[in-house]
Amino acid sequence: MLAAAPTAARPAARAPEPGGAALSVRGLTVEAGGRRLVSLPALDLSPGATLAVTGPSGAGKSTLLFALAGLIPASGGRIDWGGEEITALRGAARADWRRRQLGIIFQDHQLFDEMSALDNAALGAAYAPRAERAALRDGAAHWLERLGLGDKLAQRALSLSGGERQRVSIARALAADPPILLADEPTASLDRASADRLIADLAGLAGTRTLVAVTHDAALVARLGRRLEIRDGAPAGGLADA
Ligand SMILES: Nc1ncnc2c1ncn2[C@@H]1O[C@H](COP(=O)(O)OP(=O)(O)OP(=O)(O)O)[C@@H](O)[C@H]1O
Repeated sequence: MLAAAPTAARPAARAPEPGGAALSVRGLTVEAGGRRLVSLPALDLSPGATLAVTGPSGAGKSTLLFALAGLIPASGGRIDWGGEEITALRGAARADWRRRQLGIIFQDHQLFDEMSALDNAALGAAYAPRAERAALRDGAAHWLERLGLGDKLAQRALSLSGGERQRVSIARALAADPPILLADEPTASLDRASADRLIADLAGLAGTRTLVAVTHDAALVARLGRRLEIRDGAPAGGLADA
């Protein structure tokens, strides 16, 4: 899918550039409802690294992912992305950091059914400064094209297949060209063939973005560089090569 030829009217494929942001986690704990949900003593990733977070249902994988995204507050410890301590950011500063640095692929896609594929993928433009909106929309169209949805930009999300909706959510995560990509079970709603194409796309981002993906999919785990297994909220063993 990455090799899909762009048409003359659409943005040309950009050559991937080395990139990504380093991750450093120290003494992270996340608590809710009187329970400790996550306890991660240390985790380090270099820029452009790819990591699979695996483990049984209810282990705390999504909670960890959302903490890394700054969407769930840490109860203790610190998370640094690209040398910036995101656990020290509050409110608007944290939202601004997310907008500039992070793309998130949610398990349930989080699309608006009545909006087109392009409007969904370019949703971030609604929150971006006026000067950045056109570039963000171009980025959304570029990724939809590259993910094989170039002929469905105007189609309402309601009428897209599960795999197509997943790809719209990926285009949205990548539209602003963020150095960090976080994905929660990105292949869960796809058939095997679509999942394999998506895995090739995600693996193709290695070196250009730092990717952390929560997944049960052994084929995805095998294509990412490292693996962290979580059990009962804590790492079971260290960071392994996938
Ligand atoms: N806000 C919350 N308050 C209390 N408990 C929570 C909260 N959020 C999550 N949990 C609990 O934390 C545990 C870990 O949930 P989480 O969704 O992170 O697991 P997971 O490993 O991603 O599971 P799955 O693979 O099934 O998606 C679960 O027992 C869940 O019920």
